[in-house]
Amino acid sequence: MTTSPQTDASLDAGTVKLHADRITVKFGGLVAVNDVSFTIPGQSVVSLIGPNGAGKTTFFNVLTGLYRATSGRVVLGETDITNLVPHRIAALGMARTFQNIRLFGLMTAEENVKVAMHSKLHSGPFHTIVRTPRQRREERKAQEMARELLEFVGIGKVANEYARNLSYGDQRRLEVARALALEPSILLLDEPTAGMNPQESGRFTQFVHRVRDEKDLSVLLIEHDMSVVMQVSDRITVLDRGEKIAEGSPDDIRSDTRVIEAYLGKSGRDKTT
Ligand SMILES: Nc1ncnc2c1ncn2[C@@H]1O[C@H](COP(=O)(O)OP(=O)(O)OP(=O)(O)O)[C@@H](O)[C@H]1O
Repeated sequence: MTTSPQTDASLDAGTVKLHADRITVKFGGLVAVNDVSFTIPGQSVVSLIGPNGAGKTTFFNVLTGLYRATSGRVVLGETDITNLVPHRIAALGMARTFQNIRLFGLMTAEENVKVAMHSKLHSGPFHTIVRTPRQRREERKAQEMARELLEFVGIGKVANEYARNLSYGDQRRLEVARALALEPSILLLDEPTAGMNPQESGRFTQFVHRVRDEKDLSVLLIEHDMSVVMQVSDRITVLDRGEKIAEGSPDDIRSDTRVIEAYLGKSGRDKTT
């Protein structure tokens, strides 16, 4: 297992998991995303960065079906998901976490994961009400899987704690466990280190690499912390005022004049190191 970012060569060799083609999003007269194309290769960590208002969240919301693109197309694997609703897209293998943690505070960590698994279970209402052997089997399996996922994200010990009583870092991990319960091929993380201290952010970087490698999936991040972005990413896409201004490895982005000028600014040079 490796926890270091992959090389560009291995990215090129991987299959493309998601392809967004010429996405434009307009809100009235405002062009929030302007003709942006983008791919997510298999088993990779891709970050979307840019200054406030650059269009990152809008683009992210188009990928997950929360917003409709004014024009353009999104293909997940082989399926055109451009006009699908979020839960259909999630079922097809794209799971996400939110900028503001969205857990059920008065459910235990384990219950939070089991709720997410619900869409993967097959028992209908009849089996649930009558509690048939099939339903009991599924419930046992869900419990086992939930435990495994909580162990995987490193919070197995707090499986029976109410979500609202968990530390901030553990709540973030629980959100990831819940997203992984959907067995996604792509995991989207919206500002996952917001509110974390530098130690927690450092551990999070290693954790994201472990998720990529051990769950064999791709991760798309919106992240403001440049040191996290530079360490965690195999590839970075930079948006500015709705347009893609650069794309490449962390080293490419660090030295890209347009990025330095348009996004990082003079003081930003320090932030990328
Ligand atoms: N629902 C909406 N209705 C109208 N305008 C919107 C809407 N969502 C976003 N915008 C506008 O679109 C532009 C892009 O916003 P967006 O939130 O996508 O940027 P961002 O890069 O995610 O910014 P931040 O880093 O501050 O979250 C902004 O000018 C914003 O005001």
